[in-house]
Amino acid sequence: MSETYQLRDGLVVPKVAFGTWLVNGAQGVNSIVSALNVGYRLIDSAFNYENEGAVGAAIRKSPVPREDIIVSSKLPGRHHHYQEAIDTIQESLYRAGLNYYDLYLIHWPNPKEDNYVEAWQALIDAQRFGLIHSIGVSNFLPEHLDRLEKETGVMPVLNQIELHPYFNQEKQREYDQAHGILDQAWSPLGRASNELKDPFILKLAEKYHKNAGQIILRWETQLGVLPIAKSSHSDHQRENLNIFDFELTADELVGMSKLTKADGRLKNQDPAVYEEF
Ligand SMILES: NC(=O)C1=CN([C@@H]2O[C@H](COP(=O)(O)OP(=O)(O)OC[C@H]3O[C@@H](n4cnc5c(N)ncnc54)[C@H](OP(=O)(O)O)[C@@H]3O)[C@@H](O)[C@H]2O)C=CC1
Ligand SMILES: O=C(O)C(=O)[C@@H](O)[C@H](O)C(=O)CO
Repeated sequence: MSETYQLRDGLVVPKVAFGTWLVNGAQGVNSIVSALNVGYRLIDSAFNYENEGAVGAAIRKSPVPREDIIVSSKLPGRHHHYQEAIDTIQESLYRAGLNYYDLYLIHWPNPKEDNYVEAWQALIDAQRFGLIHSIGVSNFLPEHLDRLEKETGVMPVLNQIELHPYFNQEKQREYDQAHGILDQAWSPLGRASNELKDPFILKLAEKYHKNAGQIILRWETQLGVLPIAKSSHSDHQRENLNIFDFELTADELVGMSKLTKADGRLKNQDPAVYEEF
């Protein structure tokens, strides 16, 4: 493993993870095997990605030992009721052919449904049963996290949130860091949109002899965030790990932070109102 973070519960995770949204079937297995071969040791998945089976198949196909890989998945919004959540975690394991997940997250809080505290209790118990080692959430705002703490006494160790240069999540990061919660960045490359062509980022890329994606991922790790980068191509997969031989200056970090926009979300998925099942 290259550079790592340590979660509040002791789990050691790499500073860059591999994303698998839309990574499915045999092609998906090949992409994940390639990612493991080039050095990724944290694979992000979700029940809703319909690829936990592909993740399990890739792990069995790769020469990397299972215990060296952090395997992560997520509970969908339609299964937040306690027993359904437990059944779903078990189904996630059956699909992957694994005995345990290293990390398991609630995918979205779905506040209008308001069953996420029940789902969280299921994750706490599944951890006690040994089905999952570390428990976290995704897309949780401070108000949702406060309720978890108040009603269960247990705070997540990790929060996976939308984060990229045009949406830097300064306030959420402040809250999470103050509560010992590690932020993972989803769509850390802005899904290869305009952010890879931003003139300020391209200027830094030229200075450091890196590409725009590498500048973005380095900025995220210097913020103390763990980006989950997805790529189907082994050259991009390699580039996205090769970010630890340079460091952005304090002024450059400030410049990166100034790129954020009020409407910077990719698809307007505000967890205060957006729900996903
Ligand atoms: N919790 C949640 O609600 C969410 C979680 N996620 C997770 O986050 C992961 C990452 O987010 P995702 O939306 O996939 O987007 P990313 O920001 O990771 O961008 C992926 C895109 O970037 C391209 N790309 C990757 N590396 C490079 C590179 N070095 N140079 C140029 N282009 C590159 C990829 O193309 P190519 O394949 O050609 O390299 C792909 O089109 C997901 O896969 C998923 O695991 C995502 C959304 C929501
Ligand atoms: O990919 C995920 O994990 C999601 O939660 C999706 O909602 C993703 O954000 C998306 O944009 C689907 O259209």
